[in-house]
Amino acid sequence: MSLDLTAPAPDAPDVAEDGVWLECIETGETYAPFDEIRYTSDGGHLLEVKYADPPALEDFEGQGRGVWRYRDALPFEEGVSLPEGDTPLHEAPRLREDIGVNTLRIKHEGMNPTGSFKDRGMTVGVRVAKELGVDRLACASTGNTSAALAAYGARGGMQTLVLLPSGKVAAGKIAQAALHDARILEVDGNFDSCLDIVQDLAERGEVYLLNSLNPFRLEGQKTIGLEILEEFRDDYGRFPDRIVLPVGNAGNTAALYKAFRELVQSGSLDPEEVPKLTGVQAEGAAPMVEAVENGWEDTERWDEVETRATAIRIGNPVNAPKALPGIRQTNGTAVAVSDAEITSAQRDLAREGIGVEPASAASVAGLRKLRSDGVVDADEDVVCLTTGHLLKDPDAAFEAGNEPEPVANSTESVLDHIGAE
Ligand SMILES: Cc1ncc(COP(=O)(O)O)c(C=O)c1O
Ligand SMILES: N[C@@H](CCOP(=O)(O)O)C(=O)O
Repeated sequence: MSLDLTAPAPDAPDVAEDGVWLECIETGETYAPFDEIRYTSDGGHLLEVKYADPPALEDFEGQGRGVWRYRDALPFEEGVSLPEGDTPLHEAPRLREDIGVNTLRIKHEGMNPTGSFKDRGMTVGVRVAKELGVDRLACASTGNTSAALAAYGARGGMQTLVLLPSGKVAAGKIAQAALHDARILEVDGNFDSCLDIVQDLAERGEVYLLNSLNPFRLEGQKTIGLEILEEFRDDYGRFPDRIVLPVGNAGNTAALYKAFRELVQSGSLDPEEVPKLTGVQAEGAAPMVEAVENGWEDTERWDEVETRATAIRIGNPVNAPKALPGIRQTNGTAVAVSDAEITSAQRDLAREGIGVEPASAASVAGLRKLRSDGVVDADEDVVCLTTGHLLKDPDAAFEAGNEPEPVANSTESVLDHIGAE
């Protein structure tokens, strides 16, 4: 099957353009990449972008920094860029010691131009939209996708329409979409029903859909995995044993797995060296965890979802059929954490100087839980992905952090207040 970790590089079909084509993950049917607008196969299954000759890790050397360093693994040489990628791989020594693993690095995707990993997908997705000649871009969003779409759409000179679950999107994200000139529709429903509507609009030809159902988005997000492997190998001379990441619509899990499969195809990564993909969800929105625990091939939709980590308040992860094989074939796992555990991990990261929004902290909360349950071993080298910046959700930061203390307007009062001698 095409999603096997050890599947060989495919031969280019007749429909390929410059060695690139779209392929159905279930049936292997192939489609020309840019002849028509297409998000799924004729049978309604997920599509992947395929390359006749995936590059090796060594091929990226000397190619600059950021997402477009990896242009040989992308459908274009350059995109609509702000620019994005090249995010820090922080050390977190106190957390590492406290959780008890050999190595802990934090890949902070909150340091992208709009403050989340979505920028990596949009630089490619908006470039494809230009190729297809569309003018109205749209997405459903728990916030970050809409912020990124609005910014990259503005950069590309295109109209943007975003559908948000009313009352469930953090303030910073709505502010971004508003200022970057998106038309914002607040829907009386959850993220999954917003996505249903955007899919309907896209099928009617009203908008070009730029959620992660769009296979080109995931090409950009694939570069997270490539950056982690390059940076980790440069620092330690080996690859990490495990990558722990928050899971919502499961796009990143699918994208990282695709990055690793392509490196295996190129011969630059041994299947044994592929990091274990380990997904973390909030207890109130954990259909992927349920599917992993039950050995299912797809998730069952959760109609009721709730968590303070609003970015991952998702009950119907559209990329599950791509992401579940990724978790299984890399010997990874998935775990659910409580909102209290997420908040505590957000504080832990902040005390290492790393400011993240709640969903991002789920990765660290999940690692802590899996380590204390003995699923993660003490000798493991682990990278946790933190997906969005602290300022995305100021309310959550206020709740998790210290209370401001009122004090009178004099040095004496301040000295008195802080208990100075
Ligand atoms: C901050 C943040 N973290 C994690 C996720 C989940 O990522 P994915 O949908 O790729 O699983 C999202 C959005 O879905 C997000 O906005
Ligand atoms: N957290 C996401 C949810 C949508 O995910 P997508 O990757 O499918 O666009 C958001 O920020 O909206």
